[in-house]
Amino acid sequence: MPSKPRPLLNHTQLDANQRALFESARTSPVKILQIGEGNFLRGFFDWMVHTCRKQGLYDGSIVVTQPRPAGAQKLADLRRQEGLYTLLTRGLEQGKLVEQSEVISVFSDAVDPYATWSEFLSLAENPHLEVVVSNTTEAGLAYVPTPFTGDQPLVSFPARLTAFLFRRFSHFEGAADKGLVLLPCELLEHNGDLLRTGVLRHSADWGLPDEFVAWVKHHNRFLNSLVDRIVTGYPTDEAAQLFADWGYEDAFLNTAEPYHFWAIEGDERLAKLLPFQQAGLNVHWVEDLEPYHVRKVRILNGAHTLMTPLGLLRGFHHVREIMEDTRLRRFVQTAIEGEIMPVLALDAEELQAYADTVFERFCNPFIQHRLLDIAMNSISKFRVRLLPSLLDFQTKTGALPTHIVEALAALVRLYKCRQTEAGYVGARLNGEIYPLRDEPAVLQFFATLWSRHDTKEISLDEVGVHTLANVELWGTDLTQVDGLADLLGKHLAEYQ
Ligand SMILES: NC(=O)c1ccc[n+]([C@@H]2O[C@H](COP(=O)([O-])OP(=O)(O)OC[C@H]3O[C@@H](n4cnc5c(N)ncnc54)[C@H](O)[C@@H]3O)[C@@H](O)[C@H]2O)c1
Ligand SMILES: O=P(O)(O)OC[C@@H](O)[C@@H](O)[C@H](O)[C@H](O)CO
Repeated sequence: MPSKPRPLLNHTQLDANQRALFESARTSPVKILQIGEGNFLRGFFDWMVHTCRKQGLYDGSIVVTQPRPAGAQKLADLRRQEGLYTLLTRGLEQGKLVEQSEVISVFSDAVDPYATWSEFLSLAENPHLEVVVSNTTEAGLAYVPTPFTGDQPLVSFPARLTAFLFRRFSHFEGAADKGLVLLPCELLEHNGDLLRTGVLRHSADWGLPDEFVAWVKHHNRFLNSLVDRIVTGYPTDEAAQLFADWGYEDAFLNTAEPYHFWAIEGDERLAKLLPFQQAGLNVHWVEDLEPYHVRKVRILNGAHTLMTPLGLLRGFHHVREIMEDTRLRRFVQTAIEGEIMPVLALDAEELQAYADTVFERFCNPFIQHRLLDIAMNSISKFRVRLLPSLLDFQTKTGALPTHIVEALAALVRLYKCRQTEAGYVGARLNGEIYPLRDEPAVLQFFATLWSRHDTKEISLDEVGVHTLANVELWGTDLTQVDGLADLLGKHLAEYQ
């Protein structure tokens, strides 16, 4: 017999304490604007705000908006759940098993900037607003020249934020105390500075007044920060059982490891605004983010980006399967210890300790970290997370890091794709089809390149050379790196 449909998570399923938190979130002043409804912010930032609220340390609420027009349905679904969702935190913490599920209630509203642009802009007139937090992936933080039309929604995040800040400036007549704290969580070095530069560029493009530019510069703080937590989203394989246990369905069910770390470049006065440390969270206000950033992005994210195309092509679906495959695990470990760590100007013992923790986290038996999720926007990820290691290794040793180059070949092969009605797709070595998610221009480039190879217009070596020569992808012409085109071609041939 088909099982009885269960209700969607909503406040009627909450116990008395949860319901009090829910009601207070709905009625508390909106102090935070969140750009991004994705898994990460919900498993990290929103959980932190919820933790503070539970302890009575924070009395603000969050309005969430989706970064892209395509997110409209997700936002509508979130509204149907009254902004509520469940976070499942599982794994080992200091050797102890942690397993906790918690309904998070921090959202007082969900606003679609594309459907209701004027409602979105009017959020800027809220005197209580203090913080704008974002996660739009590396691609979303990029500056994209955008005309300002005034009444049309802007798709570029920095452009949208500029319009938002201009509305705030105009409404409060440039009041110094109405500046905001901007906290981008995108994994880019100097993420705060990048966002600030983007806002200032749009302001210049649009000819916005000098007084506004001065207000942005002096009364808004764009903080650089580095986030670290593995958040794996909806647990497809387990969801049905969990919903049967809980008696409700939750389209926003999210999973995360217990480990969390956030280093924010800024002074501790900001801790008053966001009392995360006071709530016992592993959040640090630091003077210099650089060492934390380099260590994490090059080792943890570098390892993810390195292993993902190799694993996907071989038919794996999750990080842990790669960790359980002796050959691939050794491959990843050798790349980290032999090619990534040796070129980092950081304490070798500390690096080793960090790398060991990262391996432990990758092996977390409760975390199903999908390779296809990590694969999203892999080209820009390679550029930021692995290419610097490749180039530094060559500069330092005069040789090429063979494992990283092999992973680059797998990445180029992973992007052997074609356009279908459902988007761009590629095929694993066993023929299984997978979707590819990246910028349209990137996918178009690879689809055209590989189709020219399929029709024998260009050789496999030329696929490699054209890829390396594409400055849009890498920021530089990689055919100039001694020996790289030859080695890439050799590894590409292994996929023939
Ligand atoms: N999931 C994690 O473990 C984790 C940990 C640390 C950092 N991050 C950061 O999170 C990002 C991935 O987010 P997620 O895990 O929440 O995935 P997700 O797919 O749930 O959410 C991605 C979000 O980014 C938006 N987005 C995607 N491409 C965009 C683009 N081109 N322009 C604007 N917005 C865009 C989506 O609309 C969505 O809101 C990473 O790029 C990284 O910066 C994730
Ligand atoms: O989140 P992404 O897509 O930028 O990168 C995939 C993973 O490398 C990333 O999510 C890590 O798990 C995370 O950065 C750990 O803090």
